[in-house]
Amino acid sequence: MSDSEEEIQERQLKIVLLGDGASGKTSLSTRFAQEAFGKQYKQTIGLDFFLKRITLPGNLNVTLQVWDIGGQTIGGKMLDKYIYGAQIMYVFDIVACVVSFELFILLNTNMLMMKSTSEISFMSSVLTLIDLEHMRTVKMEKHQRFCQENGLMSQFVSAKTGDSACLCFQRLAAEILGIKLSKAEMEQSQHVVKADIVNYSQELVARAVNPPRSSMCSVQ
Ligand SMILES: Nc1nc2c(ncn2[C@@H]2O[C@H](COP(=O)(O)OP(=O)(O)OP(=O)(O)O)[C@@H](O)[C@H]2O)c(=O)[nH]1
Repeated sequence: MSDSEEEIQERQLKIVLLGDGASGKTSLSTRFAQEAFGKQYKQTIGLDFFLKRITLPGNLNVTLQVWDIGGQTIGGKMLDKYIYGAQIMYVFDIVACVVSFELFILLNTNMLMMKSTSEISFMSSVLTLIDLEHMRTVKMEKHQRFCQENGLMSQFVSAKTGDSACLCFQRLAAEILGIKLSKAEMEQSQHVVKADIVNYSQELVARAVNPPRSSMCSVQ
């Protein structure tokens, strides 16, 4: 049987993104499903859905149903309905992560109580906004340790640059379905990160070439 004649299998997975408000859930979902990014923050009221089909090794087509739960909805009564039968991806951002870790503990306690009835799995945690390195309040190692302690897959992403945004869903889907991705397969789904081109005005260039005399006084 040739490759093209191989049987194509279809699966569907429900992935729920949970995290603090403005931690980057919608941006990550949009980057993954629509390959787009918006700088403007628009709070998610309730929840949003995204659908994307990916192909995993072994000719396996997987449709990912991504449920983007608004940060304000986490304490709400509907949460147990939303997370029913889902794989949970926790979303923290490197800027406000310290606060979010506390949120996680609270969430985890609530969700463990729901777990017996809701058939949910805690699979993965992503640290978002990694392009904002200069504003970081948490070390990568702290997130990795946190994930190890809680049995979660640790991933670092940026919806802005696209860095690892698709890969984090691909890795999660593979893990859920018990598929091991090779290094080459992971690299293939890795987005090429492009840096912004800064368009310095002529004036700035001129100032750099002929810097103005310093007007600073020094008292000796
Ligand atoms: N620099 C940078 N900004 C990001 C990134 N991801 C999200 N943002 C910005 O962070 C803000 C919040 O992002 P959202 O994706 O709306 O956050 P959210 O978690 O969905 O927020 P809620 O709807 O309140 O739950 C927006 O202004 C985004 O443009 C990123 O990777 N890098």
